[in-house]
Amino acid sequence: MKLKVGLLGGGSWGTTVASLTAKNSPTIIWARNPKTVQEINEYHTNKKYLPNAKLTSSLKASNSIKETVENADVIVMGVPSQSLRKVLEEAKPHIRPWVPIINLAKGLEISTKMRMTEVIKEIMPGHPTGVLTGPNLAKEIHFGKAAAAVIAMVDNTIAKRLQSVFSSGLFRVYTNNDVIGCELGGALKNIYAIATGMGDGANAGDNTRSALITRGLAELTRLGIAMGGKKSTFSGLAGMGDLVATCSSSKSRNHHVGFQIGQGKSLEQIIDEMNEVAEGVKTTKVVMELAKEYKIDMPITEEIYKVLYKGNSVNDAFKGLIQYEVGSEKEPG
Ligand SMILES: NC(=O)C1=CN([C@@H]2O[C@H](COP(=O)(O)OP(=O)(O)OC[C@H]3O[C@@H](n4cnc5c(N)ncnc54)[C@H](O)[C@@H]3O)[C@@H](O)[C@H]2O)C=CC1
Ligand SMILES: O=C(CO)COP(=O)(O)O
Repeated sequence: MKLKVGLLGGGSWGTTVASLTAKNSPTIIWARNPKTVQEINEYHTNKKYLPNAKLTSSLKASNSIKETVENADVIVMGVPSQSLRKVLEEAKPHIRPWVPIINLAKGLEISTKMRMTEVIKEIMPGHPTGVLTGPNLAKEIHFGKAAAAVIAMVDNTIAKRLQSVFSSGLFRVYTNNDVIGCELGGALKNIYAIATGMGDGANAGDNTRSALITRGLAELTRLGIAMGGKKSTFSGLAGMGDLVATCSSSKSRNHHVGFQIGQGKSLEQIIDEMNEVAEGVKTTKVVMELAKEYKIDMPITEEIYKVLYKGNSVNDAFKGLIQYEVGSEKEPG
């Protein structure tokens, strides 16, 4: 039996994932903009977010949350982190009991510091929840480039069943039961993508980028483990894999934000000029609070926070980082 998919969110990643699942399963995508819905149904494109991409022709779009979720066997949340709660609350009355709910967003809720599957569990107790994550830049996947991802759920039987819904020849989906680690890997790497973007924008060099990625991995692993993630997850696709892809790609929106800051633009101006989300800007704020709460040293996050929110320059951040005492590789700093 083919599972029916209802996906909420018509941006670049939501549309990409819906186009992938439509190859395997009947899929409806909900977008709030009626023009997007019409464009997907009539022309099989979503040019605002995915210029030049052709979507799977069987993908159906809807303006109605009810129509999208009422018959779905799996719900996929494709809206940014700060909107997930509101959209899921709207969908809740129409979702059938026990249907799994899978998150695509890579961020933390700013008002509660919760991971997305925690938010889902709070709104929809009893539903199996999970996350699809990994090094998956939407714009590459659409043009038929191979990629690997992870579906993380506590229940391995459900994860295995969903593996075949999301997988296609060039999109290889592995399972993992460490939901906390996978979700934190995806959210935290965006901070370091801003950091490497800043370095690249300021022409700091390849060695600096590599140092930021490696020390970033150490930093996110420290917090991730303290919050309940498994060490091995952070060296897998959801951790190091996504960190490397995002930190070294000009296709990443978070890297783009950092790059523009490195070139001297203000955050306000950059955000104003973007029509897509860069989750790392808000995640940095939440992670600063979590670092204090869990008493974890996170020097890179702290310097990025000061640039984004305290008026520090990229040069201040660089100076701040090199002033840290260099100890053993296993220690902070
Ligand atoms: N684009 C990518 O390559 C990838 C993105 N992600 C994650 O997926 C999540 C979604 O990102 P994208 O689709 O890329 O973002 P996007 O910026 O391309 O699109 C976001 C979409 O959500 C919609 N939206 C925002 N708030 C809404 C609300 N309150 N109600 C209804 N719709 C709302 C917007 O209208 C837009 O269609 C983010 O958390 C991102 O980190 C994850 C993997 C890859
Ligand atoms: O998560 C992503 C790739 O795995 C997308 O990163 P950006 O949101 O920075 O574009």
